[in-house]
Amino acid sequence: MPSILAPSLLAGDHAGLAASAAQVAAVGLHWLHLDIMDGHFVPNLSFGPETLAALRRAEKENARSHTSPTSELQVNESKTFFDTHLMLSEPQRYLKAFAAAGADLISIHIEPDYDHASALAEIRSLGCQCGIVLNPDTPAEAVRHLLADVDLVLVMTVQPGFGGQSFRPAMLEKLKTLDGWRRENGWQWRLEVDGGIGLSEASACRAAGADTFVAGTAFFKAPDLAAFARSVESL
Ligand SMILES: O=C(CO)[C@@H](O)[C@H](O)COP(=O)(O)O
Repeated sequence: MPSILAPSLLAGDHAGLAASAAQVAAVGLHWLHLDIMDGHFVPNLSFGPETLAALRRAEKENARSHTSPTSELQVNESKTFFDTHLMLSEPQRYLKAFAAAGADLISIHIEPDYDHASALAEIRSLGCQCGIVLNPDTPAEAVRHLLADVDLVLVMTVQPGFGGQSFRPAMLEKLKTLDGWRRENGWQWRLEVDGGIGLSEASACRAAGADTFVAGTAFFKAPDLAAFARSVESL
């Protein structure tokens, strides 16, 4: 599976999120990672469905201003894949809102107590791909029963809530376990990592089975965004 870099908008400019998202698209990246926090499941707040909808509108405007007035096809082709990570205690309450706002993939955490299988099925029924997320202290076994019915598994390589933390190398074993199960069962989901990911961390995670890399700080603070993107996507 080819490597994908999904820059985390959390590390972008919060006074100009659309401009930060445009920087991602401008270097040829197709995925954008959107961290949604509720101040309860994680001790921080970020943004909500209104922000995704506004980003979609800005993206369309941007595409229109760069194409001929009649070329709706090109406008649609320029659509960024919104990789939406819900760090919420009750994600099932917000699935419709995020799907309607333009999410392409919605990932939900295994740790809170709700019906995970129903929530994943609802995400699919809303026309989105679905993902399941594990915190660093959550073992791979906790999501084993859901792995036949997901499009992505996200392994948090830091405690969620804040950007700029250090990668936890102990997560490499969890990646190997999940990748082993994926191979044994012929599953096709992507294996994503998030937290403290720079080029060397992405490379170590790739060797352990990951194929999708969320990078906030390392992407937005890179001296050359395009070079960083190329390096990660050629792993
Ligand atoms: O989900 C989260 C934080 O909760 C992440 O997506 C971070 O935003 C990644 O930021 P860096 O560690 O790359 O700075």
